[in-house]
Parts: sequence; structure tokens; C-alpha cells
Amino acid sequence: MISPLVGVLAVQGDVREHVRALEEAGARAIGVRRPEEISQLDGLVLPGGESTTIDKLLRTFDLQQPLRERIADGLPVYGSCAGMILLADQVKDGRPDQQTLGGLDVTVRRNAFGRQVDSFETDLEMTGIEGGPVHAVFIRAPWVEAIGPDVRVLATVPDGPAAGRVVAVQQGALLATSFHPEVTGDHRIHRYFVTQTLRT
Ligand SMILES: NC(=O)CC[C@H](N)C(=O)O
Repeated sequence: MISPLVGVLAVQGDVREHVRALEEAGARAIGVRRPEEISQLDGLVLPGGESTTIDKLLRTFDLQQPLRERIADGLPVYGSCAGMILLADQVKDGRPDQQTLGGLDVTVRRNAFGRQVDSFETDLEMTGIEGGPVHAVFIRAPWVEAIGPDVRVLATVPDGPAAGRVVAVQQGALLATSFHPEVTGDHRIHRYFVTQTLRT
């Protein structure tokens, strides 16, 4: 079986960690920063970083339109943190001129966990991920505030001040987490995503 080719958007953010995690999950992984690199992909990861910066660079590098087209065509995409914001149709607390790629029928709130708990870690159960809880690392993370009818909630914060907040969702080929599995050495979410790229 030929392993799928999964791109990691490489304009800003923690690209290398995702490339490594995807390779360990059985994919061929490449950094993507040019429009002509998009058509060959079987899947794409939008990494964490700063969504306003990534948005600007997507437009500068003429990547926004081709990416929107491939997302509309059903390209499997996994967005983590800033990547979740980029996939969301609606953003609260974004910059006034902030745009997204969209496709995921959700409203996310940027930097939602507030200043006191900018960054935190917790263990959570995630639908579709077997073998026990996932260690979730949140870094100035968004959460999901509203979801459309076709969106499945895969994980919520189990306890603490943000208990019940939605932090992992899926809609068809689009997967998004508020947290960063690429920094934990646990590649089950990347494996889950790579499996999704084989289905389409
Ligand atoms: N770790 C992250 O990706 C942080 C996301 C960042 N706060 C943003 O709004 O884009």
C-alpha cells in the first residue's frame, strides 16, 4: 500500500513537529508553501501558530483560494489550535480584518481560555481515539462555541473552570483540535487523521 502524501502548511507555526508525527503515523509528509504544491496532496495539516499571521501569509502567498477550493472538494484537513481557527467558518475575538479558510461549520473563540489559564494541560477522552485518554496541551487555545448540524463533538474539557468546553470536532473530512498532540509524542490523533485520508 502506498502511504498518503500529507502536507503541513509551512508559512508559520510548529511545522516540523507535525511532519515528524505524520511520518510516525505512516504518512509521507511535506511542508507546503506554494500554490502548485497543493494539488498533489492526499491530506493537509494546518499547524498551531498565530492565526492572524498565517491568514495574512496565506493571502500573500496566493494560497487562500487554492486551499479553499481543495477543502470544498473534500480534501481531508486537520487543524490544530491556530489551524482550528483557520478551518472555522466564524471566529469570535479575531482581528477585525481576520479571514479564515473555512469549511468547518463552527464558531470558535480565539484565545478563549483567558489570561490566567493561557496555557494548561489535561487528559481527556476523545471519540475515535482508542487506548485511553489523550494528553492535551493547550497554548493560547481557541474553543468551539457553536456547531452546525453536521459537526460531531469528539472531546470536551473534563474538569476545571472550562469544564464542558468543546475542544475537538469533526465534520466529514475536516478534523480540528484546540490542543497540540504533535508536542506530546502520542501520535494517535495523527494516525486517526492519516486513516481518514485513506478513505477519500
Ligand atoms: N498555539 C496556537 O496555535 C495559538 C493560537 C493563537 N492564539 C491564534 O489566535 O492564532
